[in-house]
Amino acid sequence: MICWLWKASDMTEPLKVALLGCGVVGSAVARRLHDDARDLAARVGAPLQITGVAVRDITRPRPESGVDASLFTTDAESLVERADLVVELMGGIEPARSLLLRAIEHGASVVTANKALLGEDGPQLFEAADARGVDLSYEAAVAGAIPLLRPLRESLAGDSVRRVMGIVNGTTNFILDKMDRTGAALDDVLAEAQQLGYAEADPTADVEGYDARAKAAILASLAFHTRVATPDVYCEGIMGVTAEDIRAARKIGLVVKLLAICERTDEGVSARVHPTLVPRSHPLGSVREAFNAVFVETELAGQLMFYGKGAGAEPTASAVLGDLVQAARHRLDGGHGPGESAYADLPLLPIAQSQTSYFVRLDVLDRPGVLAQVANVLGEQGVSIESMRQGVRRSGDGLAMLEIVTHRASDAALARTVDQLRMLDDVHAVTSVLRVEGM
Ligand SMILES: NC(=O)C1=CN([C@@H]2O[C@H](COP(=O)(O)OP(=O)(O)OC[C@H]3O[C@@H](n4cnc5c(N)ncnc54)[C@H](OP(=O)(O)O)[C@@H]3O)[C@@H](O)[C@H]2O)C=CC1
Ligand SMILES: N[C@@H](CC=O)C(=O)O
Repeated sequence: MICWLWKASDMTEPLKVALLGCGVVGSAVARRLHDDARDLAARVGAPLQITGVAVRDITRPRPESGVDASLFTTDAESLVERADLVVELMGGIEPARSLLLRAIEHGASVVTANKALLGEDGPQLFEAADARGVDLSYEAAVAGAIPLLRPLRESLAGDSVRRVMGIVNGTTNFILDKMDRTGAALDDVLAEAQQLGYAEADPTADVEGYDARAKAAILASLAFHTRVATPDVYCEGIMGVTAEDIRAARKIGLVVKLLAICERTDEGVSARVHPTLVPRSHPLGSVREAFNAVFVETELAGQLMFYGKGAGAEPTASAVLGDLVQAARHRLDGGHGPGESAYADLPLLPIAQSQTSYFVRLDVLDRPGVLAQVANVLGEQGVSIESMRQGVRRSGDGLAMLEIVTHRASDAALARTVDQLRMLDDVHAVTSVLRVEGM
């Protein structure tokens, strides 16, 4: 039997919690607030009482949430004005932004999982929260259940983060991993991901990289104490990744992952999202199914790896509830967490300046001298070759496949190289250009 070191008489008045949204994540949060009320009250020092739940459709039964039907409302505005703590799990930009600003204005601390909103309007929200002296917490917005943002904000506050590189979208990792293991085409695996509920009916935000781009903006802002907004992040999704790319990568010990890469150099900061080849032996190379993993490199701590579930009702609820307990504790002790409105304004580097290795695959005429011609173009553009391999000659068409892995080169130099290669008579087609990291 558990003996708590507190008595009911020690407890202060309940803290009023307004829940905005009762969908996948919201209903899991509500269920825990209901089922674990006693434990959570002990951890906070006061009960957390749901005073209302804003949804679009109040007629829909939601027994899974454990919320009394009388608490559902469509009047989210009045709800946030009466709350001590507001948990926003509606998603989207509006009305989430206005409701959070209104909650802050009325002195409530707020918790959100809304990466789309933070990537677009984070600074406005942080400034409002700092000015009002309340918490704005968002651990669930990047990599779901994984405690990642708090370590970046607090544990590493005295260190200097140089690089954050990770798999922050579970749907695309599921798709790429399945393609890698089965050799299937992207379209077939995407259909399966939708059937399994990983990808939305409209999977655009996942497969086009937009979800990862918003997360990269949040990570870069936090890691480098600067402002990076979603449009500042270079973004390529996975729709162009072919079964042939994956097969060719596999042959040379590499695997394709959609990575968010945030870097700080002496010149400034960069953030990018794109399909990336990583060695299978790299910690990110072995991340399977819909899991997330983020690799952080700092000056003092060195390399750190964060791994776990990046989405789903209960994993995401874990991060939301952690923020809620923390904000509730601050509420009781009269303080608030570290503010985020005081940023450096570091220069944002364009993608053309980013440096990485590349994998380039070409169909070339299978005749003497073609390798030399190709190597010559790379040499002229200052792109150094790490390995060059001619694949098996294909039957009948007189073409051979040529696969090149370069040393690190700038995006601009690689783009010029590819343009030049396309102009060679003996190059039939450039069939693939993928960035390589972690070699
Ligand atoms: N699902 C996941 O695994 C993860 C989600 N997130 C983030 O968490 C947030 C919530 O996601 P999720 O639970 O999946 O979303 P859902 O679509 O499942 O739920 C959204 C909820 O918000 C309500 N809602 C939406 N718009 C309004 C509105 N204008 N007024 C009132 N209520 C509204 C909906 O009401 P109704 O039910 O009546 O339609 C629904 O209850 C998003 O920001 C998402 O990006 C973050 C990490 C992982
Ligand atoms: N669609 C996202 C959900 C969590 O943010 C993903 O697949 O990771």
